[in-house]
Amino acid sequence: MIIDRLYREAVEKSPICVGLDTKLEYLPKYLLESDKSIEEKIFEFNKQIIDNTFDLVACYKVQIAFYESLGLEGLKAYSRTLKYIKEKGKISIADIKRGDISSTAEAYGKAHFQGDFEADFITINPYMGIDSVSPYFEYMDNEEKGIFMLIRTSNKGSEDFQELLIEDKPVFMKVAEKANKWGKSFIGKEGFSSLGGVVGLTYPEEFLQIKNNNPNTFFLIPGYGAQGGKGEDIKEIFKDGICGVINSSRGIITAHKGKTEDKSFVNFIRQNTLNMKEDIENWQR
Ligand SMILES: O=C(O)c1cc(=O)[nH]c(=O)n1[C@@H]1O[C@H](COP(=O)(O)O)[C@@H](O)[C@H]1O
Repeated sequence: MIIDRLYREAVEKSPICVGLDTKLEYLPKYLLESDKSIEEKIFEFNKQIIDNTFDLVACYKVQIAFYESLGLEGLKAYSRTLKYIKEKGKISIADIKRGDISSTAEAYGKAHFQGDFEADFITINPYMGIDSVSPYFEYMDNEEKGIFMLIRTSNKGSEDFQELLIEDKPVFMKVAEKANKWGKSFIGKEGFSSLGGVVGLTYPEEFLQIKNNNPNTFFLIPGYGAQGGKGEDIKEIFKDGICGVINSSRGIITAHKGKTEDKSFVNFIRQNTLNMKEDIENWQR
């Protein structure tokens, strides 16, 4: 099962998920000012990052908005990036945060679990309820795919709705209960479900509460680095072992900014990945 593969990658390499939230302004000048097309430039930047980090990390998360914002060339680079991740034997998470229902969700499944934009995992917003989540189950049963549904997001505005109380419990705990329940049919050999949850590292105490109630949920954990999350914040959460992958996007892919504009940019990216690995490992023990 895909979740078993992700878990093993996290244990064997590190629980790092590199976020390929690629913007043109992140490209070093040698690439940005070359006569390549936008598609080529964006893909080349991602490829260099993947080639120089794949031995250190569990997976890559590709946030589709950055590619959509560059139009069709951006989407071609998105598609090629997903294919390249697969070619390298690595796992991809398509951060698409889809939230529609029934036949539309079925179309999203087709769009992102097969064809040009095929990924191993996608992110889902479950606000519309079970019919915004269940259309993906057939891919989890049959095609070795998985989803991460938003439970407690890393941003400040997550307090607006996710903290509201229902029957004395915050909404995010109610959503976590659903993730636990809906995920029961997809539990792999390692004890984790292919229906995972997104919980930000920026609220470590609440994360611990969620984790203790969801023993089979594997987490996608954003918020490290640029949003202030640190290795220390994972200490209690990973106390009994790895139960998720920690994403860093800007913290890794902009490591070279202000330092170099040539091909050596990847050295800075690799170094920041190594620093993050060390920071997490220090608190894992
Ligand atoms: O689903 C996500 O990945 C996500 C959920 C969340 O609660 N917070 C969050 O920041 N993200 C994503 O994680 C990435 C964080 O990027 P950095 O802050 O640059 O590391 C972005 O792609 C966000 O869209």
